Amino acid sequence: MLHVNNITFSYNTTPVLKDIDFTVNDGEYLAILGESGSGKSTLLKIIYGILQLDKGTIFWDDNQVLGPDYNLIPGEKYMKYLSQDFDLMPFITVEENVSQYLSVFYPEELKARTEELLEMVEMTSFAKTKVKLLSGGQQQRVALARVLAQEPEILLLDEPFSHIDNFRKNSLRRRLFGYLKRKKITCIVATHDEKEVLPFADRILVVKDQEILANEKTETLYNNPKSLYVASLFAEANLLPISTIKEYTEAKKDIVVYAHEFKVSETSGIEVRVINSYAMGSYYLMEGITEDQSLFFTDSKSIEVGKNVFLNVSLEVLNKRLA
Ligand SMILES: Nc1ncnc2c1ncn2[C@@H]1O[C@H](COP(=O)(O)OP(=O)(O)OP(=O)(O)O)[C@@H](O)[C@H]1O
Repeated sequence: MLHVNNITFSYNTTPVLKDIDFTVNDGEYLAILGESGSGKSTLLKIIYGILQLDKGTIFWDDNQVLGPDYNLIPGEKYMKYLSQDFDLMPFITVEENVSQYLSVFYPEELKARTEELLEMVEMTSFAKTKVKLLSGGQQQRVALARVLAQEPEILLLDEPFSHIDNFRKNSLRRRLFGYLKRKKITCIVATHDEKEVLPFADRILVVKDQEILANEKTETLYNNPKSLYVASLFAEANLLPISTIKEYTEAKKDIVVYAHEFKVSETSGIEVRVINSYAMGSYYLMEGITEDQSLFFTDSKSIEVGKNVFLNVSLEVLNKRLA
């Protein structure tokens, strides 16, 4: 189990992270979400032990992670970190990069394991290619295989699919997160992409303004985001003021409504005039304005710009948010 105990860190005088406190269970996948600059990468680097804490401690079971002041060579044996710059050996082949940390005393095992990992990241056909000849996305896939070859107990990934095309991303995510669960590897991923969080992460940590804004099970946080900031990390969302919803419910606070939770009606509800319509593939995202705010909603059909329609929120959604 990972224990991050009340840590504070600053690069210069102002803290980037303040009094951060959480745990990660064995085999759990924790996603770190937050806007750009909120400190996600910094938090991973601290956990890996390459930045020196101002305050607090970090433990993996009984092992304390000591920072660079105490550890000349950063990194712990049981932990691997995949940063945004992949740390590959450019002049040797893909399979040599992946097998570099495997034992040469068991050549059969080394071969089988290298093949398994290359298959997992869909790079088998590039096994004999020198890394310097690969694209950014291909290099990122090799880097993933390389950190996994080292059989970490805990894996820290910083935007692991940032260079990978959509065509591959979905299958790669399923393979990777399936593999980590099967092998019971604890994993912490810093990301902007809800698609690698919602279907796979056990828990989400949201960081904002140096602090933890939320630390909850994925489904709980998605279903009941306490703020527009949190909801917007998952999907297009709106903050409906009490003044707008008090006709429908006994609400005592503004509530967050995802754009897809509005139902469009021709006759009653919150009246909006459509000012923008965006084709999103399987649905349309529309922006409408009331007298005093703009609201995003979706529908299976495009609604003409300039047209007035009415938006409704189901009681189920209202009750969920007001709970
Ligand atoms: N080496 C550094 N020296 C000084 N300040 C830094 C350094 N690295 C990051 N920062 C600052 O620390 C804050 C957090 O940066 P960090 O890279 O951890 O954010 P992030 O949430 O990972 O962002 P992104 O999503 O854009 O990768 C930012 O304000 C950034 O400017």
